[in-house]
Amino acid sequence: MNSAKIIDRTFSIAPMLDWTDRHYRYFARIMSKQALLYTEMVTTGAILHGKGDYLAYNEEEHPLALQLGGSNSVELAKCAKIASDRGYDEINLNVGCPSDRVQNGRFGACLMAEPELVAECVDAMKQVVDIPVTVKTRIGIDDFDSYEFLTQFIDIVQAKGCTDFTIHARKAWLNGLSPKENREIPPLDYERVYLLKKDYPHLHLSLNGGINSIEQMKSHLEHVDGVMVGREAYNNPFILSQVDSQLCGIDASVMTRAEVIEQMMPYIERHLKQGGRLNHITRHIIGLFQGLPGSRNWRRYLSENAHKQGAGIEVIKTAFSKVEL
Ligand SMILES: Cc1cc2nc3c(=O)[nH]c(=O)nc-3n(C[C@H](O)[C@H](O)[C@H](O)COP(=O)(O)O)c2cc1C
Repeated sequence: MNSAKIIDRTFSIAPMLDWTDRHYRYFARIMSKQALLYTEMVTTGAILHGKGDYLAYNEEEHPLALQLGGSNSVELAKCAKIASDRGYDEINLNVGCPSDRVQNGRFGACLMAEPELVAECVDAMKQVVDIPVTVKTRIGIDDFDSYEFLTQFIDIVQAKGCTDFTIHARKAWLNGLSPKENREIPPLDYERVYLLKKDYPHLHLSLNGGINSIEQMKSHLEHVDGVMVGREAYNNPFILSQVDSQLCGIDASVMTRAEVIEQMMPYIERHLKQGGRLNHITRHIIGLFQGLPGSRNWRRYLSENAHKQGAGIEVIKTAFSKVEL
């Protein structure tokens, strides 16, 4: 079921292809009850014509937003309805991904140049669901990187009732840079997102890009409504254990890493019993001890053993015993 309570949008974990799958999301949820979790981008084609179930998730993951990739309003509306019926709490449209594959399908960041089409898509989805329909975008694309270009995009899309935007505070170069380079090379311009919030105080704006500490999150939250964190939440996941108390004002005690592992165990056992491989989960928890002296032993033991045929829960126990806390 869609969560009845209002979603806390102070902190979210970014959609990341191949990274924020349901195993990672389950793991993240153990450390933060408040974080809004995003799926990896799922294309309308995969949902409507694919063979697998691309919308499967664990109930514990709520609040959970589905990120859709597409630009056909009829197909997007169909997918939004399916997702809402499956209990997702939000639908997010990807207007930020610069990969070639995505551009060929005419969706992702290249849609920034077609704000009317984005507005039509948002409108079509909003017509068929009661949950929020939101947009994740960038501050610009290619040579269209003026503040006016960004505000024109926002104006046209908000006119169709979109009130929540996440802005990755760097533009995308659609030709010449790989998706990875497009997350690193174009410079971050936080001031532009702050200005957007000043000019559009009625919108809920989340800032994304390059955030890697709780202190930075707090500082951004003085200017915008929310922060979305991607790579740091994945590579150094234990940072999530501070989110509820430090950012969301929840009086929660911070759990230990040992407790996180303990809470993951029944989930991993269930996964193995259902025929799943251990490394499908361990790949996501490998950063848990990031920054601690024992981190290398943990990583190494998991990488060398979790992929082996028949690897079971004891691999995690042994890896943990090798960590010096
Ligand atoms: C491995 C990986 C996959 C990503 N996949 C998506 C995606 O599916 N949809 C999307 O909107 N952004 C995607 N992104 C971009 C992130 O959502 C985010 O905007 C970007 O990493 C900047 O945030 P960060 O500096 O906190 O990582 C991806 C990023 C990474 C590292």
